[in-house]
Amino acid sequence: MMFHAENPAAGPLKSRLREVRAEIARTGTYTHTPGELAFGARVAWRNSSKCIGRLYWRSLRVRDRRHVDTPEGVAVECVNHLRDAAPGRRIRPTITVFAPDRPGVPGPRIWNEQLIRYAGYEMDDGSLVGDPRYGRFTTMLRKLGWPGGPGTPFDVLPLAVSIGGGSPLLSTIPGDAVLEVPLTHPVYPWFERLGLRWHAVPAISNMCLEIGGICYRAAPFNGWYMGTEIGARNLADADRYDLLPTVARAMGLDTGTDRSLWRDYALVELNIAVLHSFERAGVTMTDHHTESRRFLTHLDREERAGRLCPADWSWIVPPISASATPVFHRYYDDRQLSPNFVHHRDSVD
Ligand code: HEM
Ligand SMILES: N=C(Nc1cccc(CNC[C@@H]2CCCN2)c1)c1cccs1
Repeated sequence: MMFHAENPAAGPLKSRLREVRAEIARTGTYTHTPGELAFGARVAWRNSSKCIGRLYWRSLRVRDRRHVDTPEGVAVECVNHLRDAAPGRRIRPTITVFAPDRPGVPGPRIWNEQLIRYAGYEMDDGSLVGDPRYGRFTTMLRKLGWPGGPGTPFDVLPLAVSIGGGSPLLSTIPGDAVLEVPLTHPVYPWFERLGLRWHAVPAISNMCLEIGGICYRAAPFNGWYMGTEIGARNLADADRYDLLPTVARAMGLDTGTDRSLWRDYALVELNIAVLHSFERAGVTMTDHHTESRRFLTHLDREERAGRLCPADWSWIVPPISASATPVFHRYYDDRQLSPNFVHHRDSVD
């Protein structure tokens, strides 16, 4: 009797395949068992070639919510996801899987890119308060009736959920479900006065979990942050919070010439502040040196297990101090494996 090589618990393969083929012939699709769904989600993470954090792929917690069939129910389960993923200050990699589309029965759609994102308020004078990446999304939500938050640069956006066509349900995430860290610097007292903060749980909600040809379009998943994502991209990119000139000026650097490397000094101090603040708050976060080492450990383990570990150098190598991390100094094989997490066909990034 043939058992699936990687997943002995799955039972005999031939009879399962016969069952699946019969279900597809009958209904045009098929339904994963809870075991297939959990293993498929873990292997999809293991196959995510842009992810540096895959060492712990076996520990992914899977919340099977395929029975939830109202937008209100989906919004409630997204909030429950955030509570489950960070019951305290420790963050646990978790995925919640909602129903896929079935012939004639569309599954839920989460319109947010991540469960927690900050609004970008486009003001009448052309300026923007908050995260510019979500300016258009925020304007769309306000046209759909969202009253907007207090108007700070860090107002958490509501969840937007729909099933089938039509406008989405907008649902505010309760504040006690949003773990946030105020940002301070270990040496510069003026840093706190910038009034910066960031949320602790990155939860991607706009990717499709593809397992055996089934696309779970609403399957939010979280890990924890690597500090550079906040310190080198979200707060530093010119088309995000664009804080390098602000930090450099406060440090008294010469921002008049690139050759003073003022951007580089500001980047490092911003990243030091992020790591220091999460450490002080006791909230899970990793640094890019530790995470690079862990990834190469993962790569080695996968090779020993006789598996190919796909990786995309341009995403694996951190956005600062690239060649100071071990992942920089080698090549990778970026083969597309399945199961995997993919961007929807119709969404353009
Ligand atoms: C546990 C801690 C984790 C860390 C530190 C981590 C770190 C990262 C980082 C830094 C990126 C690049 C993001 C960017 O540059 O915008 C990334 C990408 C990615 N991660 Fe992980 N990750 C973790 C867990 C997970 C989990 C649990 C999943 C899914 C179950 C996952 C799936 C992915 C995917 C699919 C991408 C590529 C996203 C895209 O193509 O846009 N990661 N990860
Ligand atoms: N630490 C994380 N970061 C992460 C992972 C995947 C995707 C993203 C968001 N990527 C899109 C941004 C926006 C432009 C370039 N990066 C962040 C995780 C998010 C969910 C699980 S781990």
